[in-house]
Amino acid sequence: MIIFLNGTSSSGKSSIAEQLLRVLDTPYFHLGVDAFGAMRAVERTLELDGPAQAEVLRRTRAGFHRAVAGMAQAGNDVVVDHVLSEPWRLQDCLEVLDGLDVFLVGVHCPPDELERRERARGDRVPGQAAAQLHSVHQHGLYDFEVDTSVSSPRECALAIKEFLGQATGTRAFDELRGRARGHDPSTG
Ligand SMILES: Nc1ncnc2c1ncn2[C@@H]1O[C@H](COP(=O)(O)OP(=O)(O)OP(=O)(O)O)[C@@H](O)[C@H]1O
Repeated sequence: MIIFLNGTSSSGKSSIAEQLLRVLDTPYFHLGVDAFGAMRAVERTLELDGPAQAEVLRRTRAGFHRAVAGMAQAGNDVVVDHVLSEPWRLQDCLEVLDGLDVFLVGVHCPPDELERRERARGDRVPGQAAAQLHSVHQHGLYDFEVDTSVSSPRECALAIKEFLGQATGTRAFDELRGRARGHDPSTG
């Protein structure tokens, strides 16, 4: 099982992932895109010119998607924490995670609260998260959605757990993959 949290920076994905690992009944792993970026050599990356840096970042994300697939294919349950801010990231996940059970969760937070959190964190540029809102949720389809401006991370985690236990039918990932390939998955 892959519980895939998608939301802007500061929307509350990591906080929910942390709570999910506490409330879920089996030992899930939390794999976050930020943690993968943090594994890279910072100084060697900064020495590169713009296009070379962009390529390193793209490869980091592509590698992250394949690491998630590898963990799940080995039988591990995973909570993914990602920012689908470019169309290729979702398309790549749809391909790489084909055959795996993905439960896609939209993590929402309104712009004013995002900006308040960015100011409180101090290491973010205020307004950057809100600027991602459109692109991150552009595909417009989820298995479940939470609003972190009205629910605590624990409440969101408990709601996800409850809905996951009841969810049946076609997953958003299968529907989105079908759309990308130009056919309806419910008709095979
Ligand atoms: N449900 C919530 N209610 C209030 N504050 C929250 C909530 N969830 C997270 N926060 C606060 O918002 C900030 C960002 O949270 P978190 O690191 O979980 O977000 P994120 O989406 O993983 O961010 P990033 O992608 O930038 O790492 C933290 O200061 C956290 O305490």
